[in-house]
Amino acid sequence: MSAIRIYNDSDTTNLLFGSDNNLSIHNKLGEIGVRFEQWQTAASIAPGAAAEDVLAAYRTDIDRLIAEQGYQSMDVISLDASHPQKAELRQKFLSEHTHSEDEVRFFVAGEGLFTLHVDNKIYEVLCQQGDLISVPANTPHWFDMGPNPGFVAIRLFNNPDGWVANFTGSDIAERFNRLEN
Ligand SMILES: CSCCC(=O)/C(O)=C/O
Ligand SMILES: [Fe+2]
Ligand code: NI
Repeated sequence: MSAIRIYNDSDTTNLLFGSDNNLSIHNKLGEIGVRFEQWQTAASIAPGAAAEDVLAAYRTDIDRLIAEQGYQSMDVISLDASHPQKAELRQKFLSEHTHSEDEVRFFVAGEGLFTLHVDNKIYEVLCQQGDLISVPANTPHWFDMGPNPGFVAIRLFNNPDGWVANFTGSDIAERFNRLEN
């Protein structure tokens, strides 16, 4: 089940709001300009699946998003707990960063924890299979796949170079929840 937890950025102990209802998550994130919705998924795709199989299974959805939003590139992250570089890959996204474009991610399988830092609040969003999340450009955030990752996500980019992150240098991510898996 997808879930949201909201805290003040200076108080990790006081939960301001929590829900595992998709409509509540959609509405809370909508208040800060974040798109969050559920899409149909193909049961045949599991963590570790090859990128070309994932892209082939979701060609229609991807083409629709490209036609709607004009994305210029895409890739697939597909990891299971046996991945030899799982610790390095986890670390790559664990510190607060921004992108100069919207961060559009479609969870084809598995789960991951996105944390957004907006207006002195922390929004922890547990994304699961079928969730599409789009975090606006320049929003500080981080992502935890957990010590034993299991997810497949399609990433869509507005620039031809793909993933480019600007790290804020803040250690705030160390004070909030990690994904346990
Ligand atoms: C869920 S896709 C991998 C994470 C990622 O691309 C990113 O930018 C996290 O902030
Ligand atoms: Fe990011
Ligand atoms: Ni709405």
